[in-house]
Amino acid sequence: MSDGLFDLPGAPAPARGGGSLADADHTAAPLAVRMRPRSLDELVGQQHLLAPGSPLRRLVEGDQPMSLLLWGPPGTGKTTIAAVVSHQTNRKFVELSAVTAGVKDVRQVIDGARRDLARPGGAVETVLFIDEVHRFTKAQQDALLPGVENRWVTLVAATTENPFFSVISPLLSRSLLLTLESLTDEDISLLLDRALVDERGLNDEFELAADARDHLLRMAGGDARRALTYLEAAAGGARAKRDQAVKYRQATEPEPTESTDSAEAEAVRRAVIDLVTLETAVDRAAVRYDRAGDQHYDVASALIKSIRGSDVDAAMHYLARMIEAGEDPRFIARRLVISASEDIGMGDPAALGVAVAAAEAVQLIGMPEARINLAQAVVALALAPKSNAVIMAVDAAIADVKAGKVGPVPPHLRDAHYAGAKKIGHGSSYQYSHNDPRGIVPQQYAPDVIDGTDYYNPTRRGGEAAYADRVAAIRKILRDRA
Ligand SMILES: Nc1ncnc2c1ncn2[C@@H]1O[C@H](COP(=O)(O)OP(=O)(O)OP(=O)(O)O)[C@@H](O)[C@H]1O
Repeated sequence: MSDGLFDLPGAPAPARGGGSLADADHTAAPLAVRMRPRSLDELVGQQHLLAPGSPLRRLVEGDQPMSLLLWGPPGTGKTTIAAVVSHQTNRKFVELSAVTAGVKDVRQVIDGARRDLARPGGAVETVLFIDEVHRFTKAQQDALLPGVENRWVTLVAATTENPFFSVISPLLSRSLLLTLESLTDEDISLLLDRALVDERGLNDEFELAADARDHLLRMAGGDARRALTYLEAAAGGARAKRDQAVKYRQATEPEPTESTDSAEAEAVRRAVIDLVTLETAVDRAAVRYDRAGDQHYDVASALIKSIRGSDVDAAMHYLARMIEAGEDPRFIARRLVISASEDIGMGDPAALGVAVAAAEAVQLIGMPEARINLAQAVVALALAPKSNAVIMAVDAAIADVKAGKVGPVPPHLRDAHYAGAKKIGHGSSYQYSHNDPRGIVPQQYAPDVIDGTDYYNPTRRGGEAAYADRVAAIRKILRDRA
């Protein structure tokens, strides 16, 4: 590993302990960082990426330099893979977080990497790791392209969001996309065992009770960093409890007997992490996580559920939490746009316009001002009449299509614009709606197999009541085909 890690002037500090394997040597580093795998063989799960001869192996073995795009849930090994690539190929590791870095930082790293390639003493190659690349704007992502195209850096970009929506296509097409999967309970359990005994970790000083382990696995939800952070917090709690107990015993029994002595020696050697200790410690650790934004899916879900529940105050609270946690405002806006159709829909069709406008305002204005646009959308959505009739309609129709209910398009609706179409009956008996004074003619539009099926079942809430009356009247005319 080179000495020059993070030595760029003004380079932003690595987030959450950073991806450098050198960090892992500090005993003060968090447990998750100390336990970071040093080679691909220490990686658990992700077996689909690790077969001999796989692109990732070839990259690490150094014979296939290429940029990587790693897509997967938090705490599944994206930073770890970047660090292993740099470590095993003796490349310098530079990390930028897309949350705090800008175009200037990207250019600075790329310029530094070019200089390093031309070092008189021998070229030093650079792995540039960009965490949360989806939070870069298009312009910021563009700034990465020259470095990638000219191979001045090996870019490893990580994202928790679908890169087909969040990463610019020139970057997508120039990188190898690897998808990481959530870790299973068995994977996480293995990592816990390793961390409990390993010298880099808890060095066999703790015992994890079975019920505490089960609870830990449930709370980790496939995120290794979360599991190890909670384990570390619980170990701290168990150590404090044990020390207190020893002190108390020493104070009340100044002359230890042989049996208390050996029991104490064992207790001192290995403190037990039980369920109560874990739960107390995790309450505190969870608050820290929240601030770091790692609970963002839970809080985002609570925001949407509060909007659905029309609790405008709770919704405002969760919005504030997301903003304070440094959540990407575009992520918040996208959630609001979905909610506008999923939960309000035809209850107030204008809600979709409000949400899309807020999303555009976020792009135009940026934070902190865009918080006001987001807040307006949250209020409008929370107070709007609620209907899920739209999502129910489309999902029911998709379920039928998937079940094979498709059937041919009725001949009178088929394309009549090409030569010979009329001859085979296409469009011949088609009736033009505008010729009817009602603007609607009794005519079949759906294929036979679903003709007469009501997919859209309006509620009578808010503006949808008028649509409910209208759809009933329309269906009556359409189906009166005597
Ligand atoms: N597949 C894995 N095998 C072994 N340890 C892992 C794995 N994934 C994560 N870890 C452990 O969890 C810690 C955090 O993982 P890492 O930083 O690689 O996650 P990440 O996918 O980059 O997460 P994020 O998206 O939150 O940045 C690592 O330091 C390591 O201790």
